[in-house]
Amino acid sequence: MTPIIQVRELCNRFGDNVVHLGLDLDLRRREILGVVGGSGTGKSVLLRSIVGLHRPTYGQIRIFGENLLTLSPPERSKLEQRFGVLFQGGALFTSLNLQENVAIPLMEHIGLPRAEAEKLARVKLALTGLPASAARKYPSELSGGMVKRASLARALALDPEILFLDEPTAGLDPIGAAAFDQLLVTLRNALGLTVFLVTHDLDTLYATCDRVAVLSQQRVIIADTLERVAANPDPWIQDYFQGPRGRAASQAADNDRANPHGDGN
Ligand SMILES: Nc1ncnc2c1ncn2[C@@H]1O[C@H](COP(=O)(O)OP(=O)(O)OP(=O)(O)O)[C@@H](O)[C@H]1O
Repeated sequence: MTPIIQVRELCNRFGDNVVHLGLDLDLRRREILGVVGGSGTGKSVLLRSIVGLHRPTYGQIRIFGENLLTLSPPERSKLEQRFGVLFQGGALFTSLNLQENVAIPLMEHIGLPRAEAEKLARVKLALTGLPASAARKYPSELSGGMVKRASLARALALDPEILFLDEPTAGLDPIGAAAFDQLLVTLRNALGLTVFLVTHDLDTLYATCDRVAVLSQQRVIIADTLERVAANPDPWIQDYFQGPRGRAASQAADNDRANPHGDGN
């Protein structure tokens, strides 16, 4: 099956800083792909290149078979409606309540009148597990986990086929992070989403990802199942997956598989 996203020979350079050089990556339909790598290896730049917020120095990026870098502005805007992005920090407008925040893309991109857009926004907020009472609250009145859910609702506003997430569980407590991981898997299964997930969170990788891509040495050194990636002899991979946190996350995932309902039996 043709990958939904194909990145080929990507190069990104900022002055003397070569972040990507000959980077290749595929994203397959309906998978959750985790993207990991040391700090500064270019995970966010890769995400920004794919969603069109950063113009690469060189390379090809195909999304749904279309070459992102050669599309006209109207074609590109149409394509952009087929993916949703959740940035680090959520990036909600603090002066708008949640339903107004989620209604914005519905009014701007598909021209829904405000009342209709806010009604649909409330459905999207409910989809991410927020109570109806949250719709009229402002971001400052909510916990970090609720803000993440609201940001996810906004990313889902236009019924995207691909969801891009940059560190979605950063700043959440472990229980909030685990609930968010669960929500992500549920939404992927229910909506058939394809997910590109940049994360440092090993628990999230084990709980959600079908495949993991590792950025190192300016490219993707491996993109495969967690088991195969964790067994790769690369020193950074070994430090990351076989260090104390990696082993704890792997053990927790094994326990979850053995006892999926966590009822202690
Ligand atoms: N607009 C920019 N101008 C100059 N350099 C940039 C720009 N954006 C990113 N960089 C550089 O590109 C490199 C990769 O940055 P990026 O934010 O993608 O890393 P990352 O892997 O996401 O890191 P982290 O895990 O710490 O978030 C860094 O060295 C960063 O300083």
